[in-house]
Amino acid sequence: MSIPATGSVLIADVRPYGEGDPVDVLVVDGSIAQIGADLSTPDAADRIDGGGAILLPGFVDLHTHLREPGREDTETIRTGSAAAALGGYTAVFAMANTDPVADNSTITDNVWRTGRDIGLVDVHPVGAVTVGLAGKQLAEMGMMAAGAAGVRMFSDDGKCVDDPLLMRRALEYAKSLDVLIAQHAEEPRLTVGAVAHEGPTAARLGLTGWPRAAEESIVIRDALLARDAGTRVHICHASTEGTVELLRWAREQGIAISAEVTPHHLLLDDSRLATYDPVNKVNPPLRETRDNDALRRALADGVIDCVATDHAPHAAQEKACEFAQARPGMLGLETALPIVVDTMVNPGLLDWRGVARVMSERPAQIVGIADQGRPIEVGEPGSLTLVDPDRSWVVRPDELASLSRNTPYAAMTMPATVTATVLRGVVTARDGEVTR
Ligand SMILES: NC(=O)N[C@@H](CC(=O)O)C(=O)O
Ligand SMILES: [Zn+2]
Ligand SMILES: [Zn+2]
Repeated sequence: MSIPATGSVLIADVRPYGEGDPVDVLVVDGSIAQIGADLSTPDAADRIDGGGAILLPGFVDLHTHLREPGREDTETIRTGSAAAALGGYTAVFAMANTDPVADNSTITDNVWRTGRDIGLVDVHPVGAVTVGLAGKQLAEMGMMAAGAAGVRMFSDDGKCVDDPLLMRRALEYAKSLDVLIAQHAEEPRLTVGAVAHEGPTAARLGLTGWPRAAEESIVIRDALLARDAGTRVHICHASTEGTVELLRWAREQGIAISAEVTPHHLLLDDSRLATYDPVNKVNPPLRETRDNDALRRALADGVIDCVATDHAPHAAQEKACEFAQARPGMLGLETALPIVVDTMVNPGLLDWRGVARVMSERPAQIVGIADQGRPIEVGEPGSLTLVDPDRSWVVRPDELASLSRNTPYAAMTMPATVTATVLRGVVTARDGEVTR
């Protein structure tokens, strides 16, 4: 195993967590060496002029689809890494629903090595819980955890581990390995043929509904299974008001349940479906305003731990068809931060410390990676993100680094910009371009 690249950079004129007067932050050989006024740039160190930008710990995405191996026409580890670096991410967790499925250490180690060689972001492969995502037989989680990638998170995302006995066994196995199971909470018997949130909009548009109970029944079931197994469980893409209430109850019981929310479930609702544009089709579906409101409040008060993108690239032909036939999923990496600013920071629900918590610190803690989501202090890793909170930009799908174009935000104005990303002292993105 070779050591990941480290570098040295002086990041001048930035405000850590958006607090206090601007300072300079010097990163030497991958770690923060000095924080102070008017530091000089050492020889061989890169330099970034922050221009008063906000400095945050590099973002960690617990939920990314990179499509390699198998669908390199829609995203590769390289293009997905570029999208991540441009979005301010220094680590991403690449879901296992590739082709072939990442259910063995040959694949998970390959994904990890490919990501490391590209060097734009730490690519942590997620291992499948069941062989082939088929929901019948547990995958060799121990082998994947013991491999070069050191897999720490397992998920059948895209599919729910719906058999309660198998989920129970998976949680017990995960406990002995000290790894995390992330559940795509969707009771499949309640979503047969479903393409949109079950409610007045789907009824009016003639679309088959995906009821809130399909998510909530699995959330509460898995909370109880985690309780009995004495272990933890993570809920992917929480999307309903009821899920928030169940998470709150489970936490009160002392159950070790964590949850993420996507930027699109914070911002968008099912009124967008009126055009029948499949760009708005996603799993779980866009829901109603009251769900958006409940998810925002839950993220602010910590009942939902973190933001995860569920970046899900799809080819044009998989979206240029009838709504019911289109693939579910939307891009997320390059637009996540500005949507969190729009839905959480600007309305006063989160300050920049809170943004660091939900986009970096909590996700790193949930999955247990020690070198990400750290405080901006001397001796800590130099994996950092610069944000200009006042520089707006317009989303042009053709200008995104992702290989796919399925963003629901085309032509929308984003209120803030990630201006640079630094991974262990190596500048990975700067002014909208990746550096390698
Ligand atoms: N979110 C989606 O709508 N799609 C994801 C799978 C998933 O996250 O369930 C995908 O892989 O395309
Ligand atoms: Zn999912
Ligand atoms: Zn997903």
